[in-house]
Amino acid sequence: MTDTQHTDAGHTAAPPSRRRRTEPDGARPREAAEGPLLEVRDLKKHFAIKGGALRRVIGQVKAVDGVSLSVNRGETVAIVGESGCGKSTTGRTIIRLEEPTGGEIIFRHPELGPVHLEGADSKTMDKVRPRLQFIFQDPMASLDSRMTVGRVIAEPLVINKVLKGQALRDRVAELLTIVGLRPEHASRYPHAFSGGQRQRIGIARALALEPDMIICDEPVSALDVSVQAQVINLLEDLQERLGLTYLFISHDLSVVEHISDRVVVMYVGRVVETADTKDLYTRPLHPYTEALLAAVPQPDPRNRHTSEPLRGEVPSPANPPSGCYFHNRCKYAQQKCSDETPELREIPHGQGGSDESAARPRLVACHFAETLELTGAVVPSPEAFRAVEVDAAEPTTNGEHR
Ligand SMILES: Nc1ncnc2c1ncn2[C@@H]1O[C@H](COP(=O)(O)OP(=O)(O)OP(=O)(O)O)[C@@H](O)[C@H]1O
Repeated sequence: MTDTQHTDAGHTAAPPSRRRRTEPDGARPREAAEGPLLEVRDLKKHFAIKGGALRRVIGQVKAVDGVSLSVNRGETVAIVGESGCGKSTTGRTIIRLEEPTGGEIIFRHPELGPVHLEGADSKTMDKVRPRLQFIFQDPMASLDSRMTVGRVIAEPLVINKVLKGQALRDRVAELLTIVGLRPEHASRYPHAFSGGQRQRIGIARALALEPDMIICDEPVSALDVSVQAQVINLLEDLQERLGLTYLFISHDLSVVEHISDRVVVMYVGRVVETADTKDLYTRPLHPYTEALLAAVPQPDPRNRHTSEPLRGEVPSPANPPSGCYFHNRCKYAQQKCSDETPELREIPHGQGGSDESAARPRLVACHFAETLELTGAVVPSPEAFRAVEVDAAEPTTNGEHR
């Protein structure tokens, strides 16, 4: 299958404007010559369920079950879906924090060329990790509270023997400035910072080795709305300045709309829809995407979605329903949906793709994608929530606001 920054300016950030980073044909000139920066083919991560006195394997949690996606250099691809759909496991498996059960992960390393991460030994992974970094949801959990911020940021540079002495201290000061903090913050401890500032520290650490790509796993989910917008602006600014590529994992479709070029929708370990962001939001082709869009909060009642909210819960990937995994929550379901598993297939041009993106395939796994007339969503800009944001502006421990 093919699919595939601004520092703080005050209490409220300007609405992030998504820029188109790809050519109309869907690929940058360099991309056409060398292929995407990251390509994932039929990725699987199954966890064994053990039971009984002998702890025998009695089942499998198919957390990721055949995911394919690609990310071009300089673009942002988002993975969305409810909690438990396999988003984090996909990201963690790509970077080998989890061992893949099957499939291919190809990362185009600047010196090594295309590297198959699924079979890479630890020496190869040591060369890949500086180029392919990870940002976690909870910055505090991923930062050692006993280390000063300077040491937290310097650690990757020390471990990889890149810099020492004054050059190391200078680089840490530079990284702090890049993420909108001050060089003197290096001597403080993470607990002295607000949530948004701690996420900036996590970003500075991820940038230390000058990566090509960052996998961002729910990087703003734990933050207040106003701080979310600031961190998103920072990520976009860094992307522009440093030529970064992001795989952005989020359950929040209002955040994703502002940052991503392309969206991959996951449900119970599988991809159910992939499309350019604008196409996906204006005309979803999968009922699950429509339901996720219906849940986007709307400050203006005139824009409220007419669809019913999503009912029920995400089924367990240890025991998914027959046929289409979404059929028992889908208001359009027919007999075929419980009998047959829909393949992820390309929708011909003109049936769900805007003219601008006509050359980039839209993929959907729904038997009735061509006949359903689904409703998109108007995603409010952060400014629409300005009143809420001002209330939520986040103080630091020393009483400052960022
Ligand atoms: N180590 C593990 N052992 C067994 N099951 C696991 C393990 N890690 C994840 N899972 C299961 O895999 C499924 C996917 O989890 P995952 O965390 O990837 O989903 P997610 O979409 O990222 O949701 P969330 O945002 O809540 O993390 C869930 O059913 C989860 O319980």
